Amino acid sequence: MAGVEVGIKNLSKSFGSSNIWSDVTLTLPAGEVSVLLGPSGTGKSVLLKSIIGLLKPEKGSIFIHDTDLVRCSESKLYEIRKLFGVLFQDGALFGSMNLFDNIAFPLREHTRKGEKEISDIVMEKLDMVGLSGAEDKLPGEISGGMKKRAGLARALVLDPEIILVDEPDSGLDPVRTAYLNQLIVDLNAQLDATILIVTHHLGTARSLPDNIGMLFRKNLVMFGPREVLLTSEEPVVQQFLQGRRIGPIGMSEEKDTSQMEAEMEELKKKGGSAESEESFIDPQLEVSEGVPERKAVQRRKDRVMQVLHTLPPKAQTAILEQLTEEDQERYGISRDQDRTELIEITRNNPPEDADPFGYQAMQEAADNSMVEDAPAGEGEGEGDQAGSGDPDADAEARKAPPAPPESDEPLVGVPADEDAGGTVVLPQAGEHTKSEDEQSDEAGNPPEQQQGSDDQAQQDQDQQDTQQVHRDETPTEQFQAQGGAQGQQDQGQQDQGQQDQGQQDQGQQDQGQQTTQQVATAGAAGAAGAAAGAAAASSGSSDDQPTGRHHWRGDPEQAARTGDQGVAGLVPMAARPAGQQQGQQQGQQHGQQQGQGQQQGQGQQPGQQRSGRDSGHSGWAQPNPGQDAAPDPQGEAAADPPAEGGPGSTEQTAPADDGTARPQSQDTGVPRGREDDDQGLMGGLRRMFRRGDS
Ligand SMILES: Nc1ncnc2c1ncn2[C@@H]1O[C@H](COP(=O)(O)OP(=O)(O)OP(=O)(O)O)[C@@H](O)[C@H]1O
Repeated sequence: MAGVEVGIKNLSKSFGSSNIWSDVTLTLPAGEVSVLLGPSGTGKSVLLKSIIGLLKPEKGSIFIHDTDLVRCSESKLYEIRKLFGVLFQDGALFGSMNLFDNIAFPLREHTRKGEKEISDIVMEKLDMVGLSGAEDKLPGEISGGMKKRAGLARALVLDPEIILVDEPDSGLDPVRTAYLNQLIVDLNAQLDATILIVTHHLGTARSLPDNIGMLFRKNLVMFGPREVLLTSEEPVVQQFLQGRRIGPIGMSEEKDTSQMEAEMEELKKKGGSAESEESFIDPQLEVSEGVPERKAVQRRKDRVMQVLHTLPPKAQTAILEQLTEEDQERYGISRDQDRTELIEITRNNPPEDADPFGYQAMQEAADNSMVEDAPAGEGEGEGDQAGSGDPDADAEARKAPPAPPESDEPLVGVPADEDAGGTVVLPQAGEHTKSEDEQSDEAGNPPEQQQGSDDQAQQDQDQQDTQQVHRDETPTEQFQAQGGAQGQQDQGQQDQGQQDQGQQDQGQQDQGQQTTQQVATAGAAGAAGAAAGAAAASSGSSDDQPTGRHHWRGDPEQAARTGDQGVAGLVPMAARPAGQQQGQQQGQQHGQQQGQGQQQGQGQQPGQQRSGRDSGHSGWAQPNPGQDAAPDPQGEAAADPPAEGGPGSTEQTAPADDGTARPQSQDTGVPRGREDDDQGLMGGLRRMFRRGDS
């Protein structure tokens, strides 16, 4: 098992007339840990729910494998949901069930596994999260930290490839938070799952993720490698990371510009500076002893080094400073090397594959699909070199090196914006209140009314097919055109058919009891969104959309002014064409590190270059989760206080359908959750997902 990439493009979500966010574009790189920050109410949870298909954005795409969740059929959505594990804020445990039954719930609901197998899986997951021995306890009998870990165990029970975690640290003390973060890192190492965490916790944001994003004023202001956000000079980012009062974020989510300017002015008068605290980068959490190394680490380094030249100078420096000697050798550079010299070397050695994760290809596919649906003549941009309809011309266009400026190549999830240059474009402050009517707009319609007409369903399917074709063709053609049959689309290596997990239910545990209504309606969202998706698709190219993101890319004009060209992307030495490895001497510190010649296209083919990285993907092991797990026995489980108030427990056991007996519940005198409430939640959950085949 390995994580899968999640590609989000131009996503917009409103409830009635209340816009939550617009034009959100990012890629969660496969198998990496990403964190989403943002002031309260900016729609982080809404984004999580959209990613799993619980909420339907009215515009944009969410690609997983080759499927656009916004437009796909309901049955496809159900299938894709099997890839997910979700831990919601409160763990969303059923109060009337002990931990064993809570964790077993998805397996019983969504698979046809026997009780013996279920028991084995549950015990394994309990062990992974350090809760062995707590299986008989009711949620009311355990601490907040244990609840989070039980929720995590339930999120893991169907072996998800994508794990979404909403505020894992809310309500936890710093020590428990540290344990939970360590657990997430260790799980990432063991599962190689793609993980997205929503958090307000600065320690978590600084130490846990590979990538960080931030929502503010209805837009994604940033998303990319952790070093970029952690060294950002963007006021809203600095304010958030430093937990300051002064800055764009106000008590009611955001301040208006005049108030913010007045505050800054006041601060300056007092001799202070809003940027008074130096940004710093905490070391990233490493896996616990005995846990296999995170495969994401090397993949991320390779990816980040390839886009290094597009990052702001501070982030470049931070990344270069973190390189080990081994890394320097791998990328053919020296830390002590004069930076200007390094830039000179690398400028002439642009990345062979400027789209290492096929993100640009994905965007093109989505755009092309929209163009095809648009009336003739619409959406044909000048830059649309590939996709002309002439296969030969298209192959040539894809073969051609990226047109200057090279730095226009998108980063992880940061599309190039022709107008933004290297500047920060923050969205304007604005109200986004929501009336009850607007809310019921989203949640009030029974599923059958949201199904849409047959025509809409057909349109939905057609769109899906079109996109499928593009997704299938574009990256493959691109890689082959670049010189090798070895080039493979990363996502293509994931085999959905291998899933033997039944249907995932964690996504349904939607903020506890309050969400039953939401859950019940969200199940119909697949078809309901078809019309919206079709409308979005036919509205023309997404290039028309206003953007409000901060783009980290080299600005050639600024570079000309400052003389700082940025550091061009670096591919691992071993993966470079022989001509580059043996090229001109650059007098580097390490004798074996030959300079990077300027010749392109000699020796090793680009397709072969990819294979170096691809091997990282294709070689994703499928470790036996738990086998190498090393949850700290002195960790939360040990530290959590024992359940109190329990007079002699009368454990009941019931024979399972395969004859094994397992504990069903425990009467400890602690009030258990109301079964009525649980029934309501379960009803919603069952409507949401169908029983799986396995
Ligand atoms: N189902 C819904 N119907 C209508 N409005 C909703 C719904 N779900 C969320 N909202 C609104 O969307 C906005 C964003 O909510 P969300 O919970 O995503 O914020 P958040 O950034 O996660 O906040 P916090 O950090 O406080 O958890 C809020 O104004 C909320 O009221």
